[in-house]
Amino acid sequence: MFEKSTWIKLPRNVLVGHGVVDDLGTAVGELYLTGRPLIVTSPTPNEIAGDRVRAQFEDPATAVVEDASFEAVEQLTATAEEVDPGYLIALGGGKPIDIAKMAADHLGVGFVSVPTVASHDGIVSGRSSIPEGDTRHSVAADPPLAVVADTELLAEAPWRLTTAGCADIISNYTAVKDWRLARRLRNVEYSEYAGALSEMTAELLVENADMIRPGLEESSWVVVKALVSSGVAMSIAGSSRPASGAEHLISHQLDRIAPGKALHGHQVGVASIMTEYLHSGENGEWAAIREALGELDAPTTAAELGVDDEELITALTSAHEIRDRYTILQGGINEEAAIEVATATGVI
Ligand SMILES: NC(=O)C1=CN([C@@H]2O[C@H](COP(=O)(O)OP(=O)(O)OC[C@H]3O[C@@H](n4cnc5c(N)ncnc54)[C@H](OP(=O)(O)O)[C@@H]3O)[C@@H](O)[C@H]2O)C=CC1
Ligand SMILES: O=C(CO)COP(=O)(O)O
Ligand SMILES: [Zn+2]
Repeated sequence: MFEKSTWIKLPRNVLVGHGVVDDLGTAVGELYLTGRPLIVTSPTPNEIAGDRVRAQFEDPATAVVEDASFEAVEQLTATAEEVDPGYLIALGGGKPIDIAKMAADHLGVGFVSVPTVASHDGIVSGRSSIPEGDTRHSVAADPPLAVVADTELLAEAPWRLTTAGCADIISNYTAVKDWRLARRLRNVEYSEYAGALSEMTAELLVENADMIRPGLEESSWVVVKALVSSGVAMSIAGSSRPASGAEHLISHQLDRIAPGKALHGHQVGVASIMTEYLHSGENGEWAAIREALGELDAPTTAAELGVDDEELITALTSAHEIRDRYTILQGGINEEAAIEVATATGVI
């Protein structure tokens, strides 16, 4: 018996390729948007591609955001009320894209995502992740109307940001395991399509790992397609479940306990090695996850994250407290067991 309707919101156009930042105007034209654009960016992407973007529009306005915060969303909303844009263009990494995503939602306008780094799947998803004090809010918003990902720009971005994007995708393996566990034990709503797409995305990325090397445009292509696919899985699910399980809870805790030490993708990758061990034991797939991360130059230990062993153990033992999301960590893991899993997997 179907009691609910399903509303799947997806980007309408996804343009990936060499130099496509110069086709942004055409891609926007295809969306039949009206009014002037407000370009939301941060200093480095503005420097790298701001002029190329502005050159394609009549009378564009630009807002440069320095940090990801609710104040930044408010400030941007106030700027937008003065500018009266027809739509927003988010140019940059997760910071300007998250801010634009939330502001677009508040303003009731659409936005187009132009990622200049492939650092995590938030660049295409319908979720913003905004820090506030020592907590992090994962807020639902509409996904971009279009994604224009220039593989030339992405290939020139710092390699560690790309490896973080890869690790965010690899963490889909354990996110889906947590989601299935929650279905079995708590009867949470589960989508076979979203779960399968998310897993397949991680598998394809790992299969193509030898193609993913610094400075190679083909690498950016593979990674950005995986990020789009992961974003689509979240859109189908109507939640971040296909791409965010216990490994994300641990990473969110690390953001509180050891802020600014490591990138989101790198944290979820290392956490994924441990949650896989918790799911499947010593003969499970945790070593394969560790190997795949290592092959992609992503960290596999607390030390490589720049995080103290104690900080990692505290994040593990407290991760279950931060969100009402059933995972393998439901009810918590005690310190002794946390040290055991972190040691057995070589994370500490
Ligand atoms: N929505 C979601 O699901 C998720 C959102 N997030 C959020 O995303 C943010 C982190 O994402 P991230 O992408 O790392 O954030 P940033 O937007 O901060 O980008 C990372 C760094 O790369 C710089 N940069 C951007 N493009 C280029 C380029 N082409 N070449 C060289 N440098 C470049 C930025 O410069 P500058 O400092 O000038 O901006 C910044 O220093 C956080 O705010 C986090 O909360 C994280 C995970 C998931
Ligand atoms: O990072 C995400 C998926 O990769 C989003 O997850 P959250 O919903 O936990 O913020
Ligand atoms: Zn993530």
